[in-house]
Amino acid sequence: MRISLVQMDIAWGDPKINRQRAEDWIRRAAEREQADVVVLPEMWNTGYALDRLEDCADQGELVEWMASTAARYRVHLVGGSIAEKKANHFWNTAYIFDRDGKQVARYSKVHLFRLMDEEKYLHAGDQRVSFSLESHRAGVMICYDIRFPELARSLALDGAEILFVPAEWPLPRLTHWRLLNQARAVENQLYLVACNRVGVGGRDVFGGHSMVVDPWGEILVEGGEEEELLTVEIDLAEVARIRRKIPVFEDRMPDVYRSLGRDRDGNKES
Ligand SMILES: NC(=O)CCC(=O)C(=O)O
Repeated sequence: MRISLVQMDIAWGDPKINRQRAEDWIRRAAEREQADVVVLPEMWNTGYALDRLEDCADQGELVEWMASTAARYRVHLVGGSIAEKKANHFWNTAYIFDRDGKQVARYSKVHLFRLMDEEKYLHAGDQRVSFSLESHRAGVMICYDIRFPELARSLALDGAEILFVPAEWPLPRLTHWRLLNQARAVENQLYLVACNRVGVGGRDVFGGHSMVVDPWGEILVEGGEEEELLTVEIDLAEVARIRRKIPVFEDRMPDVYRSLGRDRDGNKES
């Protein structure tokens, strides 16, 4: 499976420009890189122009555009996430389409990131989402979600062999970004495909370093801090091989973990 990550810059609150940029990258990924799967970053339509969402959040048009673009270029499109307005609220939502342009998943970010004011403007999702990708199971998380090992683990327990992570992760926390992506891949023995943006948005400089990590924790490809398209071929048979070698999923002790949050005498900690 060939995967292309679109490590793009994002124009502040300007979905029209961003859509044109995204289309150029998707075309390149499909035609030049022969990608099977193309991945965009988080909130790629607007960036973090949260105080302008009333004017620029998507109301369905971009979802249709992503569907037709996936079909036109015959790629699976992990359409990063977009800022959208639905049911009178704003959401940070990932959409995924197959090669026919059929929507196969929709995931609204569960963990909102206070340091970038998300909780002031956005509604949080309350469900994890996995989907099928060419006879494999995949999951999706958005940026800050990677700090929550429980979410990645529950997706792995749902059968995910590959996790997609669209992001807008700032440069000052690059060390966390690299560590967390590798940790989620190693502990769950799956491929982690993390697509970050670059450039400046509001007060933040975004770090790039998009990457694909294999189930052994090796970084197969990693971007720099400029715009670029990263393409890599992955072999999903590796997941089963690594899981046979170190059978983490067979060795789990869920009964022990359930008692977390209790003190030594078994009383619930406040
Ligand atoms: N867009 C985000 O969720 C950013 C998360 C982040 O920067 C972090 O440190 O976590």
